[in-house]
Amino acid sequence: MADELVVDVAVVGTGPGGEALATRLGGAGLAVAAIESRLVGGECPYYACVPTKAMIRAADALAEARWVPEFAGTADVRPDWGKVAARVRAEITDDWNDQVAVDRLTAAGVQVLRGAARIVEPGVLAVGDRVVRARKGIVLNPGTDPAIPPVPGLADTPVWTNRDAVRATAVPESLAVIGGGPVGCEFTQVFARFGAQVTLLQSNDRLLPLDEPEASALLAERFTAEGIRVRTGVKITSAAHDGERFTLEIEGGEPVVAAQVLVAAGRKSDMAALGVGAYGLNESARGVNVDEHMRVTDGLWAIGDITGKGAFTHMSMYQAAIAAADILGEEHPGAVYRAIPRVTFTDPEIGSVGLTEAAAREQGLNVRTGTTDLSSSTRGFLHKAHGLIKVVEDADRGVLIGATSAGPTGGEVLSALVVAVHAQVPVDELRGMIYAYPTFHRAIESALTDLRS
Ligand SMILES: Cc1cc2nc3c(=O)[nH]c(=O)nc-3n(C[C@H](O)[C@H](O)[C@H](O)COP(=O)(O)OP(=O)(O)OC[C@H]3O[C@@H](n4cnc5c(N)ncnc54)[C@H](O)[C@@H]3O)c2cc1C
Ligand SMILES: NC(=O)c1ccc[n+]([C@@H]2O[C@H](COP(=O)([O-])OP(=O)(O)OC[C@H]3O[C@@H](n4cnc5c(N)ncnc54)[C@H](O)[C@@H]3O)[C@@H](O)[C@H]2O)c1
Repeated sequence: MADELVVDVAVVGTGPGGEALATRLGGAGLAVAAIESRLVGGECPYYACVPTKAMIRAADALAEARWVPEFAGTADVRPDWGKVAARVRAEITDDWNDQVAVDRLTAAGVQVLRGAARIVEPGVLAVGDRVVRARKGIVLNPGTDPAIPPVPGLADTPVWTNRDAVRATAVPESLAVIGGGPVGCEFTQVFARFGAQVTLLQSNDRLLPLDEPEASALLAERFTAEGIRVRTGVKITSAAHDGERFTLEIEGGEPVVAAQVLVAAGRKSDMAALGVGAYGLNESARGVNVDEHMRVTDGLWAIGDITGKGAFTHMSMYQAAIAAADILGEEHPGAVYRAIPRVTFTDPEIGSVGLTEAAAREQGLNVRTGTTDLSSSTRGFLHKAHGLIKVVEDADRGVLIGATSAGPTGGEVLSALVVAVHAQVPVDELRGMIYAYPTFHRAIESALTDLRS
């Protein structure tokens, strides 16, 4: 007979949200099992946000030092990837060891099970030859995996995904990056700043297509100035590897030959492997639908990337807090998604919140936009910085419904705009504020002054 464990709540996958939710429920006295097939904490601390931002910190230090001749004298800068790889391994990921996270969960009273969980019937999971029964229900937080696009030959070559790139111990002399979303753009600049000749291949006609076109153009311009070859609107027709080099054939263009290929072409999920059909859900869907309390159906909650509300750690954590309150029967506000912030940590950093101009127009809103170039602000002039602030207003209500802040610390400057969109602060009120001189965020005032139909 299979080994059986009975708990109140079973958490399938411990991404940032799953870990936080299990900790909260365990701390509240529920019997909780957290089931993880890879590393407790999920993609973010081991393969995504945290190691990549450590790499970016290092690449930005190099870029900043390269300003010395412009402003301050001379500097002898010699990039050493060994320092980055050592920090990512030892300080950031503990050599891809999650024992500290497991101990944290255990200390909160949570039982951690290793293995892939599959729903066999409502409230019942199989984990290897163990059966887990969850009296109150199951929370899904399985995240996503890197998708390899269906380019003939590509899957047979030793490409990197983000999971390999964060483990790189050397910088390839040349790198082709497939995909110009946040993952592709962040890695592109890191490896280029450490000396790789990078070609960025983007199928869409612009980088970061979910952001404002002005931000895409700014980034492409910066990448090109740094010696990165940016090719947008490309179709890769085949891929091959001869044991040493990759060759990517491009429709109507020159092939790209590189020592390494990094695939950053989006994510995939597997609802069939999770067994969501046991709840009558579509197993060929990319995720599951949740209500404002993160409920999928009776006794089933979902949080994180698979809810399709934004693949960000802050979303996973936000949803975790709501699901935990719901499970504990606590009074809580439902999820509100009007002010989802997102930051791509390139230089310039691209921060945005809420709706883009195009998305707002598609909704039929009476839209006004205002834009300002950061270089026309005093701080931008002082720093010789490139960037922009763009605000999108619902003119009928007189509130901002979206904004972009691109530039040095663009993600930090964004915070004021997130408050404005979230709290629906009237634009007249924002115009009446005092913005410190000479800050980057003072450019928000100029963008507001520029609002027009
Ligand atoms: C390169 C990269 C950089 C990123 N940078 C940022 C950033 O700077 N900021 C940001 O906010 N977001 C960033 N993201 C996105 C962020 O990593 C995810 O949104 C975040 O990890 C939340 O995901 P999640 O909670 O859905 O689950 P995940 O973090 O994906 O974790 C899910 C866990 O569930 C486990 N699992 C899956 N199926 C099962 C199963 N059947 N049984 C048991 N366990 C299972 C998996 O092994 C995994 O550990 C980045 C992503 C990438 C790829
Ligand atoms: N800083 C952050 O918050 C951060 C950083 C990285 C990732 N993320 C999240 O992780 C998720 C995954 O990011 P991502 O960049 O992998 O995915 P994405 O889906 O955002 O972008 C993938 C890009 O690849 C391109 N593409 C797809 N197939 C291609 C092909 N065959 N050839 C060339 N280009 C192709 C697409 O045009 C698309 O722009 C995103 O939802 C993002 O929000 C967040």
